[in-house]
Amino acid sequence: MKSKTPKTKQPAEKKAPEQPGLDLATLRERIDGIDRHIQELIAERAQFANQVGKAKGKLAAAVDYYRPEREAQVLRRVVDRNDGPLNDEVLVRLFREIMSACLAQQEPLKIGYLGPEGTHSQQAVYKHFGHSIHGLPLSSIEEVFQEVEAGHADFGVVPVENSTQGTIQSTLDMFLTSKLKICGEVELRVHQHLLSRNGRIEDIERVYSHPQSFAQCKAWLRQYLPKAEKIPVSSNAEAARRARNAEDAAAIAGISAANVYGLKSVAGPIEDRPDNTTRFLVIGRELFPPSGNDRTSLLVFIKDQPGALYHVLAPFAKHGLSMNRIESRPGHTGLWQYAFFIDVSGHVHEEAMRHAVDELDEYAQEVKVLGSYPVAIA
Ligand SMILES: O=C(O)C(=O)C[C@]1(C(=O)O)C=C[C@@H](O)C=C1
Repeated sequence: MKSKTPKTKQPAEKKAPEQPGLDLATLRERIDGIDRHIQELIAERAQFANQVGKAKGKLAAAVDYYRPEREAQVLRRVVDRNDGPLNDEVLVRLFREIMSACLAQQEPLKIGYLGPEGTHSQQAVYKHFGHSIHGLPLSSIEEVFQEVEAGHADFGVVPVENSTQGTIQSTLDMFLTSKLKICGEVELRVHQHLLSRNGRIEDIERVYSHPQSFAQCKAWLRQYLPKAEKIPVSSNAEAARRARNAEDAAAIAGISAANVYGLKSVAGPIEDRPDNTTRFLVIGRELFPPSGNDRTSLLVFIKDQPGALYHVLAPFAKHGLSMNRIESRPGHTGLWQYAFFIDVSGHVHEEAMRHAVDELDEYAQEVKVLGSYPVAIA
């Protein structure tokens, strides 16, 4: 499995003219002037976005106005233009918020995620959709799928792999039977913190966390809390909720859980690998057009015959499409029958991918296009 690193490039030296020697009052005056200008431009942008919304015709709901391919193009231009001093990730976040607010003028999107509030899934939701949305914290990955399928949520955000821990099998398995489409991906640097009521490590006798988070902090726990009891729970936010009830308990969770549950940081970040990253998928009910830099996820059930896997992979090489990931899972179609989850660069509406999928259809028992979506941005 390929582990991906965030694509944040550090900007070159700041280009904006520096004006040394200006006093504090003058500098603040300049900032006030710029803020006024930014605000006027944001208002003007919001009006145009509103007109774009009207140009799309009378649509039923917010989800009908949402255009992830367009958002990806806007954000890629932001990255291309960036000469600093702010880095790509920061600028993308700011523009994401502006688009999120512009879209919410129609109606905020409803986004389901693995709750409760304060989880890394919630952070992934905000990173992808901005804060002008209505978040629906749900109790399981299965429920996220169900709520999107039923139309109670416009989209769902579910974790699919972690750079330290590997694939989240329960998410992949949902695609074996679900009709939902993958509409986007989010990569989130995951920082874990040890949180407790009073912030004193010497008082800690029990630590709550999700098993994945325990695994990500194994070496740190062995070194600093070898004797503490480790109690696995369903989410890091649930761990934080429990830790707030006792002085001798702590939770491993993201720092945002500290604010939500009124805890103090004892130590952090405490993950063993500094590049610890989780990849999330955005799931929805329809496929969106190409953005110009897309990935396609396929689910391929192979026939039980010699060379079947070779024949499934060959069309991608033939059409010059690079494969990012392949993973096999029991296909739930019969004993020792396997399904392959394959990620390939490109979009199913593009010719090369269409031909490749048609050709592999001849050798596969079944091919399911799980989705074509913009590659994660910063
Ligand atoms: O370009 C559009 O289709 C818009 O609706 C405008 C806009 C934006 O603010 O730029 C807003 C929401 C969409 O998801 C994409 C882009």
